[in-house]
Amino acid sequence: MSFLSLKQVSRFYGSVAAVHNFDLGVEKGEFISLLGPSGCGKTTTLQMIAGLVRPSSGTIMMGGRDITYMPPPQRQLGVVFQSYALFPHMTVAQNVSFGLEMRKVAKAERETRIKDILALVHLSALADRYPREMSGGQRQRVAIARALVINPPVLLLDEPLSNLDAQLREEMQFELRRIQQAVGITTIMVTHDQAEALSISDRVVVMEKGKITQVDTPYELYEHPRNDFISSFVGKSNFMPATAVANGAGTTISIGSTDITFETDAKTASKDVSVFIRPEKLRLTTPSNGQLQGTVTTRYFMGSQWLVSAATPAGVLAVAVPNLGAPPPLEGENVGLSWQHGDCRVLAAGAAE
Ligand SMILES: Nc1ncnc2c1ncn2[C@@H]1O[C@H](COP(=O)(O)OP(=O)(O)OP(=O)(O)O)[C@@H](O)[C@H]1O
Repeated sequence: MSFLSLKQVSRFYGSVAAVHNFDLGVEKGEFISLLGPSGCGKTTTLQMIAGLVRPSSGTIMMGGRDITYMPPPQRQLGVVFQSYALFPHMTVAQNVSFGLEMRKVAKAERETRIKDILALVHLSALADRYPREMSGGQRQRVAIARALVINPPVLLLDEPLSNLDAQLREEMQFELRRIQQAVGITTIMVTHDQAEALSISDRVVVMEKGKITQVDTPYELYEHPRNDFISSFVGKSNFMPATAVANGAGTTISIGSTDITFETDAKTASKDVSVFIRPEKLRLTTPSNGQLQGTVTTRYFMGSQWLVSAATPAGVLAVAVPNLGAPPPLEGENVGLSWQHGDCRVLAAGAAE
């Protein structure tokens, strides 16, 4: 049995289901991200785990106990919000100490735990500073230290990095993962940033309109998205309209109005499909017959790679070209586009495979 499990958990506001029949088992020490567009029910799910919102139905279990309606203080969870919510009139050490004092932890033990946790988040030198004297990243570290110092069974993070600028945000993602792994704490993070979810989670829960659409490792989610919503939400992707015709062992795919066909062993019940392929899996070549061809429309230099768009009979396709020396063809030039058939996914448009 999982350490934390949600079974058929729903939350209705009037007739609107903010979360509907949510089923998830989280193992001890796992880092799970809840990912999805605004309004998909991520925060409501987190708040039900925290005890701040009552489920309309379903069960939440933690460590073998039913906590569905347990008041938040009894759950003893660590929670970090995007606003940090530090006490402005208290120093870093006092902010971190607060939860221990509330729990009547003896002074000597308090001091040891504060020292250890500040060392873990690399803030030992700033123990006597006030929040206003610190950067956003440092304040976020204090919020994490304050949540962890009580040794909670689960850490809940609600968009913890969204107030940080892009570079600091990326740095803090890896810091968060380092700290989580050092403590080995079961963690659930809400985010709408797919890059953040992919880079630091063990598994990602993708949500859409209150429901789970896929739960997978970051790699599986990126490589094998179950439908076109997920493939376009997680990373960049190209879709080519196509038709699928069963041919015994496999399927023949014909791309749009082109004469490009290929065989795949993917099974699909649908005749009208989308061929989905990531930009980094497409190659630009010298055009040749029997190949999809197009004209370069834009070319952006991104540092580690070029992002090239090519107008083809199957639509405008994005191609990521690694910056390995020679720049890609110029705007207006004709190109061929090639790919390994194994890198394509054949999806019934708008539906799970
Ligand atoms: N207290 C409430 N009363 C009525 N409707 C609510 C309430 N809280 C949330 N909702 C609705 O429930 C749905 C899910 O909201 P929720 O905040 O969980 O989404 P979210 O995925 O966290 O979105 P965001 O990324 O914008 O924070 C939304 O349609 C929202 O309007």
